[in-house]
Amino acid sequence: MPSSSPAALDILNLKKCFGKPAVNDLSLTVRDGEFYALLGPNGAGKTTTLRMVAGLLEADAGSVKVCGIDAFSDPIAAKHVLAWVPDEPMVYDKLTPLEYLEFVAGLWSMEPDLARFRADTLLDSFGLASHSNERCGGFSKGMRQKVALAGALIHEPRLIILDEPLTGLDAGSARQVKKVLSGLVAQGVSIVMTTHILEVAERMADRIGIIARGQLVAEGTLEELRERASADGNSLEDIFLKIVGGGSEGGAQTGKADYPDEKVA
Ligand SMILES: Nc1ncnc2c1ncn2[C@@H]1O[C@H](COP(=O)(O)OP(=O)(O)OP(=O)(O)O)[C@@H](O)[C@H]1O
Repeated sequence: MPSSSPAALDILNLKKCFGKPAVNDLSLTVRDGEFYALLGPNGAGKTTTLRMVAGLLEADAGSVKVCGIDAFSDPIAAKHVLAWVPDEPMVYDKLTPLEYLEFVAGLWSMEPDLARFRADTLLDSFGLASHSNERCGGFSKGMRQKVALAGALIHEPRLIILDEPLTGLDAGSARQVKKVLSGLVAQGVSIVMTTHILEVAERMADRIGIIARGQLVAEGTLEELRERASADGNSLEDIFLKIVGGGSEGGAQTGKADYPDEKVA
C-alpha cells in the first residue's frame, strides 16, 4: 500500500569489516507498516547489519534512517522509535516479568499507570499473565524470550527488529509470538525479522530480503522471488537454496563469534 510516511528503515551503502567484509555496501528499505524478513545463510551478515541499525555496533560507512531519523547522527531519537530483540535476550533473573516490564517502562520515563496497563496487556498476549509475579530466574528459555520481547514492546516502538525471535520457542509460544507480531503489523507497526525458519518468512512477510556475503542478493515478495529464481510453484526453501546455494558462509563458520567490540546498549 503506498504511504506518504518515511520508510520504517532505510539502509544505504552500509559497510562493516572485521578483517574481512561482514556487511559489504548493503542497501535496503523497509516500508512503513511492512513485515520484512531477512534471510541468509549463517555468517551472511544479518545480525551485524541489525546491530548497526540498533546502534550496538559502529558502521565503517553508510547511513541508516529509522522512520526518517538519522540513526547515526541522532541515535537517541532513533532508539525511541525502535525496538531491538537479540537472539539471546537478557532479562534480570531476580525480577518478576511485571517488575522487569515496569523497570524498562521506567527507563522510557513512562507514567506508572500506563506502564502497568501496557505490562499487563503484553504479559497477557504472551500467555505470561499467570507467571507475572514469579521470578524470571526459574523461567525456561522460551518464557525468558517472551518476557524480553514484551520488554522491547513496552514503549510502543514504530519499528521492531527481531533477530531469530522464534528460536527455542515451543509451538504454542511461537504461535503466541506470531499472533502478537501480526497484530502489531495490522496496527501499522513495521517489523524486520531474521529467521532461518523459511516457512515463517513465507507465511508472515510482506517482502523478503536475502543476504549473502554481506550483500543483498535478492529481494521481493514471495512471488517476485519465485520469478527471479525461475522456480515457479516451488517453496521458499527451494528458491532460497537456488539463490544462495547450500551451506553456510565460509564453510565451517556457523557459530557466533565472541563480539569484542560490541557497544553496550
Ligand atoms: N564482533 C565481531 N568480530 C569479528 N567477526 C565478527 C563479529 N561480528 C560478526 N563477525 C563476523 O561477521 C560475519 C557475519 O556475521 P553475522 O553474525 O552478521 O551473520 P548472520 O547472517 O547473522 O549469521 P547467523 O545466521 O549464523 O546468525 C561472520 O563471518 C562473523 O563471524
